[in-house]
Amino acid sequence: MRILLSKEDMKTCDQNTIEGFGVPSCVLMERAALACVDELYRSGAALDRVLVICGSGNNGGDGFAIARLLFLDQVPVSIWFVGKEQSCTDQTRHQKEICEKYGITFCSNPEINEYTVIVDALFGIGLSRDIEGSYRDAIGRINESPAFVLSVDIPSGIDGNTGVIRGIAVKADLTVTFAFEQPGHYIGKGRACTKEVRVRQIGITKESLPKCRKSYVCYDSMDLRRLPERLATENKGSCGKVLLIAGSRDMCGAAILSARAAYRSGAGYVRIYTDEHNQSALFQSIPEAVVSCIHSNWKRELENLLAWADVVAVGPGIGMEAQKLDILNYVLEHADIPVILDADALNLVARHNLSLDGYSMPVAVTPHLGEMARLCRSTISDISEDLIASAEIFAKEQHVICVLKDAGTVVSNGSESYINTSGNSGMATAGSGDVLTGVFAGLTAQGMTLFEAAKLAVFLHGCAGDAAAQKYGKRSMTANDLVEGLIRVLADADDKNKCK
Ligand SMILES: NC(=O)C1=CN([C@@H]2O[C@H](COP(=O)(O)OP(=O)(O)OC[C@H]3O[C@@H](n4cnc5c(N)ncnc54)[C@H](O)[C@@H]3O)[C@@H](O)[C@H]2O)[C@@H](O)CC1
Ligand SMILES: Nc1ncnc2c1ncn2[C@@H]1O[C@H](COP(=O)(O)OP(=O)(O)O)[C@@H](O)[C@H]1O
Ligand SMILES: [K+]
Repeated sequence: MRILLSKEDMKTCDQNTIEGFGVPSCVLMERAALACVDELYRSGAALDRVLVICGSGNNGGDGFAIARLLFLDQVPVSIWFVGKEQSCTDQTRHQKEICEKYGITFCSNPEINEYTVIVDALFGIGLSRDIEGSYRDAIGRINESPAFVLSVDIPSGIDGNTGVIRGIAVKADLTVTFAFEQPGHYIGKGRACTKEVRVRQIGITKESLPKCRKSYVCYDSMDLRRLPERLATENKGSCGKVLLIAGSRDMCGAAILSARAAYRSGAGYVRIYTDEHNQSALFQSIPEAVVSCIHSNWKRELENLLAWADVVAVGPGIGMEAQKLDILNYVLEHADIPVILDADALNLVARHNLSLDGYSMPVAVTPHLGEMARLCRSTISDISEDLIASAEIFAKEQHVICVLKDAGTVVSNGSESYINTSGNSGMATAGSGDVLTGVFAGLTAQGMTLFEAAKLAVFLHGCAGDAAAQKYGKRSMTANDLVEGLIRVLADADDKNKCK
């Protein structure tokens, strides 16, 4: 697990290192520059002609130091200072003067296409408003250039807290950040602009973390150790029972994908409660699943099913008809097991203004941005302005776990937020969300709390997507390939976790 910091907390962390540990800020800057140069060499980019573009803040200071290090390594390098002399921080002015004294070339209107590498050191965590004027022009030119672009700390123009583009932003090939990542590297538009992140240590340790900070975490492959333990003595009853209320007359695929994913995540039993029309299709495509059909005495049926299950997931492909609303209301009012609401269950909640607050069992919602906008009576563009705040506020107000699905998914319990780093654009394919619901339910059935299961399911789902992309390619992979990816990722993890 890694900690991510807001830009304000990162600033405090820098300051605590400088003041509390006595590490001079020029030492931090030098180490930041050394790390960027090292990553540039490792990237394999052609260093025929390098242009370092500097702003007036300390991000620009890092840039001047990078230019000097490259110059001293005999790399052909020029500097384009786009900042304002009078706005320079003391450190940045000092770094600039060193470059001038070494005689490094400064240019004011470079022919951008002549460079093979551009280092973007315009703005880092100090970006505080929309980008205009000469800065806007410079970023526009960077984005038109065929050069390899390395962004220092964060692509200039991306807000470190929200991943929102402030007017315009650099599209980096590689981003080198220091000590801790920020949410903006992974969520919103920041994810695509950042592309690949390298986190380098420059002497800032956890001891410098602000005591009261916003709480953001992300997972990496080590976190697959959080998978529920599977003892040698386990039986199908002890591995968890998933009740999946999914599918409708014209929509059976969602139920199949969710059920497959729940089984492949390790659940002992998966029972699908669905419309009668789906029965034969479900038996054929997923023989392991137990199928119960919705009849006129559905209340009695549901009562028994809820008594049997360890978790219930409602929504994939259920449609919006009146009976489904009744079933949803019945689940909310009678379930005493964790409840996961997805897809049409969320649309029913939104359409009928149902409250999720006040129930004794834990409830989770897994909306994509469109569903979230409906739930919050808002718009996708408003939600996208601050994904973390949207998820946190909804989770807090409704007392639920909110899994706000996007390229960079956010999971929040109202006070702590998880930012997902795994996954890829190949997952933008119909049915991906149904697979996530299955994984989430599967992990919950095996005994994880809803919040822990949500975080791990989202991470695992992204890893499954990465495995599928490796085999089939991002363009061609389908939701079913995610289930295959899941098998590979879990087999690997079980092997490492020494699962009996
Ligand atoms: N504190 C330290 O010693 C360290 C700082 N480091 C670097 O310093 C960066 C942070 O430096 P700063 O806090 O100086 O911030 P930045 O360098 O990100 O920029 C802040 C400056 O840009 C101006 N500005 C903000 N938004 C603007 C906009 N839209 N248009 C025009 N001007 C705008 C601000 O008024 C301020 O002058 C980090 O991102 C990192 O690259 C690293 O060297 C590591 C150590
Ligand atoms: N570009 C992307 N990068 C990473 N993950 C993605 C991307 N696009 C979609 N996803 C993931 O795929 C899933 C899509 O869910 P959803 O929109 O509910 O699909 P569906 O309704 O078709 O099942 C979410 O978990 C989302 O996070
Ligand atoms: K930058």
